Amino acid sequence: MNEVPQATIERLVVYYRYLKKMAERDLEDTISSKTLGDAVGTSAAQVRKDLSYFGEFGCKGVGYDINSLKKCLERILGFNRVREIALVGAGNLGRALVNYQGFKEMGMEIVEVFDCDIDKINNRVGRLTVRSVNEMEKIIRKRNIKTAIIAVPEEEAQGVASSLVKAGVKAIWNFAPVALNLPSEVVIYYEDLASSLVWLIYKSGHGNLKVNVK
Ligand SMILES: NC(=O)c1ccc[n+]([C@@H]2O[C@H](COP(=O)([O-])OP(=O)(O)OC[C@H]3O[C@@H](n4cnc5c(N)ncnc54)[C@H](O)[C@@H]3O)[C@@H](O)[C@H]2O)c1
Repeated sequence: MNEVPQATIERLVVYYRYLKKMAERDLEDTISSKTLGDAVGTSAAQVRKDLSYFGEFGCKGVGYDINSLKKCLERILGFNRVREIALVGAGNLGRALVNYQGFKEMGMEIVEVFDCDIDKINNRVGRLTVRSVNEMEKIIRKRNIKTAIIAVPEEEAQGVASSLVKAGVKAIWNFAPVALNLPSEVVIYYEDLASSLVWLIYKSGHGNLKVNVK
């Protein structure tokens, strides 16, 4: 299979959400690529191209069976099994992520929260009790957790990431604004809400600005 672009995976999630709503409404059995594209802000051709990475879907002239396509996307995206996730840093961002309910419907659940602050350890964040970062490696190894979120200050992120990898973590969603130096087999996704906002503002006001850098 060709390497699937990140943007395709992100769109599959959007298709999935829409199909889930359609399935819950239970008014139609099928959906065309045009209707699905229109509903999520992309073209019919893009929908077909995104799905083509994973095989053949739908019937010409009929469209896609809503429930079957939803089930296929669940399998492709791994929503049909629960992935346990550890979060490090029970601060403002960490607490918001733990309390966000939307991960669960996609088979992802934050099951452990770690922090180094003695005032936070043993306190609750949502339904979880914050554990000491000193116990992190042991607990992650024991629970066989492979995915983690880093929400600590930038100067702490590398140390935390190295400990996570030592404990067996293979995928890291990093919110700290710093590049991590980790073995190449570890997948890292750098999240930066500020850069998304900068992009938005740039596009809306200065999208055509040209600057000569000397
Ligand atoms: N990417 C984004 O879009 C985005 C958005 C908001 C915040 N951030 C980043 O996320 C991080 C957290 O932001 P915040 O506002 O929640 O900060 P915060 O200060 O509220 O929380 C940080 C938490 O990390 C804990 N901590 C510090 N060192 C630690 C260590 N070694 N091990 C375990 N826990 C440790 C602190 O005790 C604290 O509870 C920062 O790096 C910030 O820049 C990124």
